[in-house]
Amino acid sequence: MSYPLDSSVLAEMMSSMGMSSQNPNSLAKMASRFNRPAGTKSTSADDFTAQIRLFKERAAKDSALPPVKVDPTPREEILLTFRPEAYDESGGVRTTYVGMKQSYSRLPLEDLKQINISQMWVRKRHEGYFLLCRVITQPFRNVAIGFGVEDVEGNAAAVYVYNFPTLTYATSADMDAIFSMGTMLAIREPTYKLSAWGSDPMLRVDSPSDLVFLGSDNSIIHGQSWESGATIGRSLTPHKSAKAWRESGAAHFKAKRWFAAAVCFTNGIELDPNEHILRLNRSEVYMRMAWYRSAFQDAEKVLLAVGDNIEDLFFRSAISRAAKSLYYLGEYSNAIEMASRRPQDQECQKWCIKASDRLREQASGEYDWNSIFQESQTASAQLEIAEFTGPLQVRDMKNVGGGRGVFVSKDVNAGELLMVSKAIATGTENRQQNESTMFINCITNRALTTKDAALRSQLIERLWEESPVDLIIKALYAGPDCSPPAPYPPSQSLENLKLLENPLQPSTDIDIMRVDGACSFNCFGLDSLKPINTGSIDENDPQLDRSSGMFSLPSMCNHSCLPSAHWVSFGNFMCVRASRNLQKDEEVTIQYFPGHLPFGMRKQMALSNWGFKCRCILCELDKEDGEKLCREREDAMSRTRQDIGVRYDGGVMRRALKLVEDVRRTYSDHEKRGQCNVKPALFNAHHHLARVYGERALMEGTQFRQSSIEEEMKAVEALGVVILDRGLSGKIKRNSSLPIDMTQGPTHMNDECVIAVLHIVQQLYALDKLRRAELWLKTALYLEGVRVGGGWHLFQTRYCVILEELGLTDFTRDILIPSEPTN
Ligand SMILES: C[S@@+](CC[C@H](N)C(=O)[O-])C[C@H]1O[C@@H](n2cnc3c(N)ncnc32)[C@H](O)[C@@H]1O
Repeated sequence: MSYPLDSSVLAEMMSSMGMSSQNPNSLAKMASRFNRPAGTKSTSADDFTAQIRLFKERAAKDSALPPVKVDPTPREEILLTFRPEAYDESGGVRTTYVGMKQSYSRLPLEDLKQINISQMWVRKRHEGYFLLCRVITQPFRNVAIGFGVEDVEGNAAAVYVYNFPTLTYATSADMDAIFSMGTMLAIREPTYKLSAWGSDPMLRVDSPSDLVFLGSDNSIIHGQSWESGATIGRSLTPHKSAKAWRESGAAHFKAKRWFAAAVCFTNGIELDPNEHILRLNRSEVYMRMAWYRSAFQDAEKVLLAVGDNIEDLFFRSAISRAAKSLYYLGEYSNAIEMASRRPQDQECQKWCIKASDRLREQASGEYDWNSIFQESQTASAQLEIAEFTGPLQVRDMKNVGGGRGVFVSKDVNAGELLMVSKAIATGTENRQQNESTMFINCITNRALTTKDAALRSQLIERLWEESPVDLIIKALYAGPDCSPPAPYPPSQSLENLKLLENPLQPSTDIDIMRVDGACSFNCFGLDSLKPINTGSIDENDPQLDRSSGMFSLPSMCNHSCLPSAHWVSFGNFMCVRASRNLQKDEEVTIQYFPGHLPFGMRKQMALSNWGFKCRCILCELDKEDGEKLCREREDAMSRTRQDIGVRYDGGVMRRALKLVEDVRRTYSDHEKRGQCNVKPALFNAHHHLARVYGERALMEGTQFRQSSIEEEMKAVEALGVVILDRGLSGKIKRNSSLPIDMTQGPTHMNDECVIAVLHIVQQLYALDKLRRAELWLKTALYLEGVRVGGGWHLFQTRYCVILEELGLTDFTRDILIPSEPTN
């Protein structure tokens, strides 16, 4: 649920301060003082929580009140409210609440009876009815799109449409093309309610699919007698010819107003269904909007109409558009078949080659990871790789929200690729946007980050166009307040799915509450893998992806702080690999948040963000250690940071040694400890001590190199790596194999683990233990491969800066021969 400007909470605050909350502008200004978007300094967490609580209490109180009859707002007042100069579109912070309980209409218009404003009750959803109305003011966008309407009796009302696809940052030109004055609408099962800032009633449309745009030939309009006259002054006079619509569409296209362009081309098609250029243009627009199913549908219709005349210009364009849309839909064989209809055409050849590459990736699970990595480095990169599913099954399981988990259907080795999954929707932080809306999620009681809010908008766009996405959303866990998820994978065949006929009419009824639930419990932060640098992270680096994504199969995986699989993201793709050897029927768990975070923080994140208590072995052990030791561990860890980058001296050494002892002490030796040796904080302490020894070695001699190596070995052991040969001199125990147990895998892995191993290599290399250095270098490559994959090529790309710093560039080039497969 959301409010046009701000909640009643602000209205209440204002009245308690003796201020008028009647005026939307002053309310917006007030909102900007109290509510700030994610990322800016805000009122305290307590104030924030109190504000949400107050909002929920008021909403609950309001919904417990009976519906009332109120007089319709006088028409003049509506006209005054929506006069263009009444609104300041320049910015300010607006607040909107999402994730509240709400309904949406599932009944087709034909099954509903007409109702007028005078018959409507405030605080009531008018089930079984629709309101026929027409737009009488210019539309205005705030959090919602607002405009005035009148019904056939001449009564007026303010309408606020939330969540309308593609219009989150719409300009007046966008909105005018869609909600221009005179537009006829039917609002299915309308809800009439009191505005947050006063007693004025308004019509609130939360699910944009409740809105039906009525063309002039719609039978509902015929025979209606409008109290205020048959026509009203229109802001846009509808064109009379397909050609004129085509020109308007082209102007919107040029200005990148895709949705408005699609609406114009559609109007033209309605006037002249045989105007192929309009369909081809619309197909192109749909492609820009990533509405590939609709883009294909248009191209296919042109193909059917023009026949197999390969010289025909329309045929040529239609084939390449159809092939391209099939390619982006992931229907690679169909794309090849389509493109093969014009084998000599260069564009078609391109789609054939690309689709063949994708088919190969899909079948083999082998990818050119190095190129993929390079491509993923541009901000919010949308990669072109195929999805892949390894030996996995989704099965029912007890004691987890949603009741399902992912399992391996055969034995797999550590590092084996389990899935490559493309995001259904992504959201990226938009720092250019000079306006901001704070979305408060009433499910998690937190403000949505701007990237999560963007993801939510994109998901609604996807749902609008593609009913298969609707099936996935229905099959995702959406929290305890939504109906249980449908079985996964969705079973309905694509053949029976509804397709978009008109961009203004969605292919499915949109359940906004489920969208919010699904987003709350199934969002992944997509921080693409980056090259490893030793320097600090530049927060303003445009390369730093600030994206989130929603996925299908990965959303079936449950969390463990000590997971059986690692995941990384490349642009909009998520890749999951086994973190250790897994036996058939073992569960595939992943980390929703880093397992090296302090216990208290992990516990809180699991509960407040995903609504569960983690019972993984790491959490059980931390629980057994108790709050006091966990806190001491945290305190000790914060001390590591004070000596980072400080030049070596005796004090640094003493503190580093003490740190190891202090942290070790916080891992008590109880019975359960035998089940798991992972001690993330100890990794940091040993790793830090190793670096201090490394610096000491530079000044005081090679014996400290040995100590540095020993400390790094202890560090990686604290992450679950089992070392089989810790020798530094003499005979190598297992001359041809790595010095670690490759079946165990580091179940607790990040880039730091590989860096620690590279420090071992550096010291061995400096000690001239070249064979051992070689085996440890291969260990670093192996560990990287377990989580990231990609073989030596990607390894060199990611680690080249650090290899240079450690003086290992040439050594690495000599040792790591490009021989391993890049799966
Ligand atoms: C992304 S879904 C995971 C799949 C989910 N189990 C399902 O059936 O759809 C996230 C939800 O799964 C549940 N979940 C995930 N990990 C869990 C765990 N370790 N213990 C209990 N519930 C868990 C929580 O309810 C969480 O909100």
